[in-house]
Amino acid sequence: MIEISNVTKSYNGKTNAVDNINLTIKDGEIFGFLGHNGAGKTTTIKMITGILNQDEGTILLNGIDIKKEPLKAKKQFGFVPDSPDMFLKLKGIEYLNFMANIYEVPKEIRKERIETLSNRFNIADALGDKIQTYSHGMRQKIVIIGVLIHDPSIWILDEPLSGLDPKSSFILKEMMREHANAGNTVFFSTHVLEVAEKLCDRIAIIKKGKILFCGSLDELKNKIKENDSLEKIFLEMTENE
Ligand SMILES: Nc1ncnc2c1ncn2[C@@H]1O[C@H](COP(=O)(O)OP(=O)(O)OP(=O)(O)O)[C@@H](O)[C@H]1O
Repeated sequence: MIEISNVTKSYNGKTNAVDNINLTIKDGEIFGFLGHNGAGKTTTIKMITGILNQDEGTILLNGIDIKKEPLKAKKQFGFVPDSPDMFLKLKGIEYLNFMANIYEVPKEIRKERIETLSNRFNIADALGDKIQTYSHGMRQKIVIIGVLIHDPSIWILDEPLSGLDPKSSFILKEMMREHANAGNTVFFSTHVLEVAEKLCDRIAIIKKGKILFCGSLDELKNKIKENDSLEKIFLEMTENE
């Protein structure tokens, strides 16, 4: 579970990039975080993951305060950032072992997870190659596998489907659903409205740092008395505010 209470962040001390937001992402749900460029999605995700400190408010991950107990809180989640261009000099397998070492995943368990995940994402044959030789989609996949290697209960993904081929995108969506159905939390940001429409149990729409809406798609549709696509609703909601 992720609990965000009265969280505010300003970069310049004048305007708030995130403005007093409240969100609870429950166990067992896939939660989509939607907003236009500059709306405040990445800033929010950076605060949830402890990369940035909020100015005000609290963020709890499975009940643990990310600001007060960062190490303990960081063990609760796996974070897939929007740019997968990291550790390029390492071979895929070296990166995965590095991640497994950080999270102290026992040897037998990591071997099994690496095999299962790399086969599922069809990247097993490339694990001996350096990440710098990988395509964008392959880099995305290796980062996802690295994040999942310690089997975190909370998944946080920033624009996770961009760059993935349709098959890998399908597999990741399937894994997100399985993870949520097993009673875990999946939180991801997206611009791809159709993805949110198909995948999410609930969504939040953020604009200029404020939450415009939080709830299920049915609630959204009822609320604005529209039965059209989420894209239309989304555009209307963001334009009318
Ligand atoms: N490091 C920074 N320094 C100053 N301002 C920033 C910084 N990062 C973001 N901002 C500003 O904070 C606001 C929210 O940006 P943020 O990156 O959180 O939005 P976003 O919804 O993730 O957008 P995108 O979809 O483009 O990634 C924007 O006005 C942005 O210009």
